[in-house]
Amino acid sequence: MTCRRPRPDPPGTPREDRLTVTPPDRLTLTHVRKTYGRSPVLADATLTVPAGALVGVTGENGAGKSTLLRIAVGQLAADHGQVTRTGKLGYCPQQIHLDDALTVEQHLRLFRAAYRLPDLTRAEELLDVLGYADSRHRRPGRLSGGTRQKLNLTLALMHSPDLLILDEPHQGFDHTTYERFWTLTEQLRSDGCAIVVVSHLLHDRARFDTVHHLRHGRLHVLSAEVRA
Ligand SMILES: Nc1ncnc2c1ncn2[C@@H]1O[C@H](COP(=O)(O)OP(=O)(O)OP(=O)(O)O)[C@@H](O)[C@H]1O
Repeated sequence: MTCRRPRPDPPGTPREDRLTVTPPDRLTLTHVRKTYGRSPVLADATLTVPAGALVGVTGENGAGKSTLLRIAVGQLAADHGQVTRTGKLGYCPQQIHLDDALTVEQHLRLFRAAYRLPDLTRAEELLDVLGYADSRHRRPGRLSGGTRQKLNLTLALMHSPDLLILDEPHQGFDHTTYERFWTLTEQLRSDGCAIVVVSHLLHDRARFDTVHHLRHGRLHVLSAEVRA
């Protein structure tokens, strides 16, 4: 794992020698606006995600969550505002883009080359953790929706990103896989990865450090009472 949470001062460090460790921001969106044709979607969206933070984004269907994430990863240009990212990016889009000419293993090899990884050690671990190693020689068209989503997630995680952007990443997961997904996410967060997850699930809300509700093109932080 390459991303590490900045280390706090060791116990006993004299006050005058202490360093104040503030995690670096991995993602900032500032006053972002986006309109499709004449339909405004994002009016003034601002979000900061530091290293080691797990941030949730909610909102009704069509509120603009995927648009926000696509702008965050650089897939779509904002009409106005600023986006900054630091570190290696992992992105799991809502729409799964897989090539049916390739098997699961061939997808991993292709992404290994794209990410310039020395080997597939991490990808193999993810295959095991997500419980689909027996599908490695199958093509996406022959996989269940949940297993396709496991591959989608593996491709976003296999290079140990510093910033992870996940658009409804647990769609179609059975309960065991859903719990494994959250264990994996917790491990990544404790290693200092900054993570943004779009989720509609009310029971996910307690898992996040902060939850931002996208409404009328703006992000509103949900209070602890609303999240409980
Ligand atoms: N490429 C596009 N061209 C025109 N309109 C678009 C485009 N992409 C999205 N929209 C519209 O922008 C609005 C926001 O879409 P978006 O997919 O960002 O919402 P969402 O919050 O992710 O929705 P959902 O919860 O259903 O996934 C919707 O009204 C959608 O129809």
